[in-house]
This record gives sequence, C-alpha cells and structure tokens, in this order.
Amino acid sequence: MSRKIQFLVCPPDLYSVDYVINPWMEGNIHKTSPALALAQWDGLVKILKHHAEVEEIAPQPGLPDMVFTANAGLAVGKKFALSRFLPRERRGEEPYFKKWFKKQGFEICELPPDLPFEGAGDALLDRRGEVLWAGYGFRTELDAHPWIARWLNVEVLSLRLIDPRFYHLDTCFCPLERGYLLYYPQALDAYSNRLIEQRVPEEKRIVVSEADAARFACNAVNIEDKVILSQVGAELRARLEAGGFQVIETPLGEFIKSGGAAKCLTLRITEPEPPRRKAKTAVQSRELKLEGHLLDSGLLERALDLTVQSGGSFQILHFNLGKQRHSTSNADIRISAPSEIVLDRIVSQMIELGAVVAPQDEEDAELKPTTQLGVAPDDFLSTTIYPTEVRVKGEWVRVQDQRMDGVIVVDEKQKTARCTLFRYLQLGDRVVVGSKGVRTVRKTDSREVPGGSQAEHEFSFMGAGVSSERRVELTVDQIAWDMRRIRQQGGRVVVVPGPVVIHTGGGEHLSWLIREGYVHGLLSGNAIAVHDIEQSLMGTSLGVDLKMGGSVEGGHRHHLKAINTIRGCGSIAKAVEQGVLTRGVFYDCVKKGVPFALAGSIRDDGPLPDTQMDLIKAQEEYSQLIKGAELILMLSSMLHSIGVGNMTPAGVKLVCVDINPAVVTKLSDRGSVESIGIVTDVGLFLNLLTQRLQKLQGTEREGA
Ligand SMILES: NC(=[NH2+])NCCC[C@H](N)C(=O)O
Repeated sequence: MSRKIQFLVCPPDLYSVDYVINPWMEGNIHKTSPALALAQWDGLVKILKHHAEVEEIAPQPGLPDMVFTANAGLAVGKKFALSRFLPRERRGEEPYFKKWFKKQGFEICELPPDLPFEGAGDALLDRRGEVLWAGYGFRTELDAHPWIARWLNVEVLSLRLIDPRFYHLDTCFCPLERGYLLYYPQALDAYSNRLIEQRVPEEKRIVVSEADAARFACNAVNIEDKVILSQVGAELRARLEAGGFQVIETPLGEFIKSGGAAKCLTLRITEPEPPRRKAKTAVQSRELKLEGHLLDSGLLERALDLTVQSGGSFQILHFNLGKQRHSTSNADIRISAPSEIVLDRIVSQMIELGAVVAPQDEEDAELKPTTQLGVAPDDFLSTTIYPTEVRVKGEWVRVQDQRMDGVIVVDEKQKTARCTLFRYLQLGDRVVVGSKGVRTVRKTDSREVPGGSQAEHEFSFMGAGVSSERRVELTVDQIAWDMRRIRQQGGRVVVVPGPVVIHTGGGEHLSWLIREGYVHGLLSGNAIAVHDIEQSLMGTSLGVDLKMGGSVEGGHRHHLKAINTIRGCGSIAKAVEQGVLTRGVFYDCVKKGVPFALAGSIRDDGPLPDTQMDLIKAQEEYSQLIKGAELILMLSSMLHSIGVGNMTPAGVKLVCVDINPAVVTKLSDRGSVESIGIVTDVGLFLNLLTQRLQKLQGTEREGA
C-alpha cells in the first residue's frame, strides 16, 4: 500500500428495505435477510481491510439505508460536501454524517436547502483526482454541481442519468486507476456520452453490457489494481484483467435488493486534494420570465418539462399566481444546463413559448457573418412560426417574413431583421446566432378566445388537437363560419388538396367552393390536376369510374391521355380557353382566376406543362400564394401540407383533414392554438363543408 486509503462503512445491523425510492426496491419491502446481509457485508469489509483502512459509523434506528455510506457526502482533502437527500426517507441521515465528519476534523460544506446532492453516489473523482464526474437527473440537481466545483476546487463534468434503474452515477459509472473507465453508456444521455468520449480515450473505456450493469458490475470499489464488486460476467472479467486489474467478487445480493452494492456500501474518505487546483464547471444558468395563464394553459408545465427533457434543470425563483380566472400569472425561472450549447437550446425553446429575459439582463442579439454563400454560421438560431423580435443596438426589432426552419438576418444600419432560408444567404449577411437578444411575441391570454358570448366561443377554434368523430361536425361548423367571414371581409383562404380529393368524390364540392369565391389560392402537385382533368375529360380518375366505382378497361391510359391532351394545348388555362377542358376543379380555378401552384416530384407522370419541376421555384410560388392567407385547408396531402406549414407564420389558421390520424397529428402539431386536425374522409368533409356554407348563405339571403 503506497498511500494510506480509508473507507467509511456502516454496519447493516438495522438495514432493511422499508420503502421504495428506486426501482430495485420495488417488491422487496421486508424481503432481505438480516443474517445474509450481515454475512455479505462482512465479506466485503474483510476484503477492504486487506487493502485499506476501514472506519465505521454507527447505524441509527429508522434509517435503514445508512449502510450506503457513499451517499453521506463527498470528501476531498479535508473538506466534506455533505449530502442533501432528495428522498425524504433518507434526510434523517444527514445530521449523523455531519457530526461524524466534523469530529474527524473535516470542514463541512452545506448546500442551500432544496438543492439535492447525494454525495459520492453521484460524484466520482477520476482516479488521478483531476476531474470530478458528477451525475444528475434523478437524485442530484444539476445546480449542485457548480457549488461542489467551487468548494472542492475541482473541475466538474456533468453527466445526465436517463435510466431510472441507474439513478446514481456510481450504479453505471466507475473511474479506475490509470485512466480506465468502467461504464454502461446506455444509462447516460447522448451529450454525456460525447463528453466521456472526448475525455477518456477509447482504449481506456471498458463498456459494460446491460446484463453486467444489472449485476451492479459498475458499482465497484477500485483500490490500486484491485476491483472489488458483487458479480461480473466472464467476458467483462477478462477485459478487466487484460487492463491489468485483479477482479475480486463478493456477493452482495441482499443490498442489490435496495439498489446498491460494493461501491454504495463504502465511502472513500482519503481522497487527496486535486493536484491542479482549479474550480471549473461547464454548467450555465440563465434567468427567464414567463407570463400568462401559466397553470390553466399548462404553459408552465410545458416549459419545465422541456427543460428537464432537454437535459437542463430549473429553479422557480418567484411565482405570482393570478387570483381570478382571467388574471395572468408570472414566474421567474432559473434554467441551468450542463453547457452553453444545451442552455441555448433550452432557452430558445423557452423563448418560443414566450419566455423573456429579465429587462436588466437583456442583451443585443449575437450576430455572425456568413462566410460561405448559402451556408449559415454553425450556431445559427433556427426560426419558428411565431412573431419574433431581435434586439439590435439596444432596440427590439420585429422580424419580417416570419416562417419556420429559417434563419434571421439583421441589417444593423437599417435596424431591420428578416427570416430567410440558407439558400438565399449572401456572403457577409449578419445572421443571429445563439439565443441571446431574441424574444417571441406570444399572446399572454391565449387560454381561450377572449371576450365574446358563449355562442361565439362555440364557433371559435378550440385549441390545437385532433378532433374526435363527434366533434367533426361542430368543427366543420366553425370552419364554415370562418370561411364565410373571410370571404365577406375580402380575406384569403388557401387550399392544399391531394389527389384523394378527386378519388373520394370531393372534386365537385371543391369546385363549388371555388366558384362561390371561398378559395383564393390552390397549392398542390401534378397528380391532383391530372386526376381532376382526367375526370373532367373522361369521367374516370386513374382509370376508375367514379360513378360506377369500378375500373375501366385500359383505364390507366386515360390518365396518360389527360396529360397528353393538356400538353397538346400548352397549359391548363389554354385548354380551358380552347374549349377542351370544360369543367372540374382546375377549370373553375381558371375561370374564377384563382391562382394555383403545382409542385412536381420524381414520380410524376408527364408532367403537365403547369407543373413546376424546379422545386426551389415551386417553393417560391407556394410562399407567394400563401401571403396574406388567414385560413389554409390541408386536404389529404401530407407532403405539400408539410411544405406549406413550414412557410406559414403563426396566426394563420390551419385545418388538416386526413383519414390517417398519424398524418393529422403530424400536421396539426405546431404547438399553436391555430391549428386543428380532423380525422375523416376528405370527400365527406368537403361535402359537409359545402352543405354548411349553403345553409349559412341561405340565412344570409333570408336576413337580406
Ligand atoms: N451510492 C449508491 N448508489 N447508493 C445506493 C443507495 C440505495 C438506497 N436504497 C437509495 O435508494 O438511496
């Protein structure tokens, strides 16, 4: 033994599984055998005593988990960072451990209340003592990591645990001598795995299988070349031995029933001070303000969920609850993340939800120039559908041409900002990067449509979501009401129909909508136009007779013939002009002067002369036609609808109709109250919609 090594243990006299605070304890209440537990514990301690000194702390009644001394805290040099347990059941251990370490002459560091940290269970020094690997996600809060870094003067590397079975870092991660690391990667998130791979060379990483992880093979005590653990598979044993380690197995099944094994039962109390003393942590925090119907709209819950799901953690600094149903609440939230990149990702999602930074912390948006034509700087901020403002030289500037999946370019001289796509970026364009100096303008009162009578409420869009069968009719009423209003006010409705509209017999209803002035733009592809024209010319759609419902001999030829005919005329409009095309959806578009854009694809037959096969041009044509639209009807056309959704700013009502619920969910899931999904046959939908509009028109005439 080259240096004195000491461990603290606690005899299992009062050990038992009395409650459930981790998945291993489930079904094991009062199922441990005191005699066997004692024998197993003795076995472990005997081995330890061969290689190190062992100190004991007395067990205490009512604290059955005190045997797991790894969770007492973390000792480095003569400093002891005392644990603050997350589970209520273990908090009673804190004073006993505190007293013991004080008596041994340690300086005790205590975390602020409500900041959980579970000691060496979640904080493991690499065996050179240079960095401290710290876990979070279940028992220890990320915000505890910077405290530990400062107190103990170490560099802390934060790792996020994602599998509840491996709730403490020491259940899946064990740094070994000579830079080796024994670990189970699946218990940690992708970001953490990347960090490990950056810090530990591949030849030093000993990856453990799930089977070994479940035997607590990572929960090992490493003393020089000895690796002491409960149980290990033959393959892993061989790998450890190849790395120059001697594996010592000592069964600890009684303790695994409580979710702990060799490492958990010990606490190393002679960790030398780190050689290079520098406190360092990549953990970053920012304060945000959130206002609105935080509780009843579920906004706060969503904000906090997304923080945790993205690998961050939060603290609510202030919360003012609105007292009346109509009054809004506000909250100050501190968001922490293991790195600036993760923090930026979380903050930009929070901004999307409407969070803002406190006025005193406001900064200008960070801009970086484009250095390659059509390519944004690496850390560009990606845009959303929501109205956005960026701070330019101390002033908030509204972003023009809002759309999602773009970037924001700022002109600092003119103090203007606009959304654009990668392909339009010019050299030197100043692009917004990171999440500073950006805010989304969201209605704080968007719990429901404000004001108005109950009758109006019934006609309002009832929030994002997919309608149930029963609600289809009510929803169609709402849409009809809106379409009538938009027509009266001279607004624009754009329809994105798929070929199914024709197959399901919806063509005549769509035609009616066009003729009656309810449609102001039509966006689709080659197929629907061909089907519609085939039907107009020959009464079939893809060779199927819509009246009889059966396929016609040589029917597919009809499809090609329709294409050939229009090609012969030069375009759809010319076919109408020449009297070749005399009815149908596209005939009515031409007659009514309703503009349409057809985007081509690889599988198109023909195509029709009107179909735009240059997709960049097609996207531009689409975006021109949706300008100023108030309502967009997406009718069984997934790809074209997704394309439209990407370029549509918030505030435009989207109605997605499809027989396939997955498509509807995909399209209507824009996190905005303006989108609504309807799962139904699109032909039936159009039929119902025209009926409702006719009824409303009837009322109009009566009233006139
Ligand atoms: N360092 C450890 N992993 N300790 C295991 C602790 C087990 C204990 N039953 C708990 O859930 O807290």
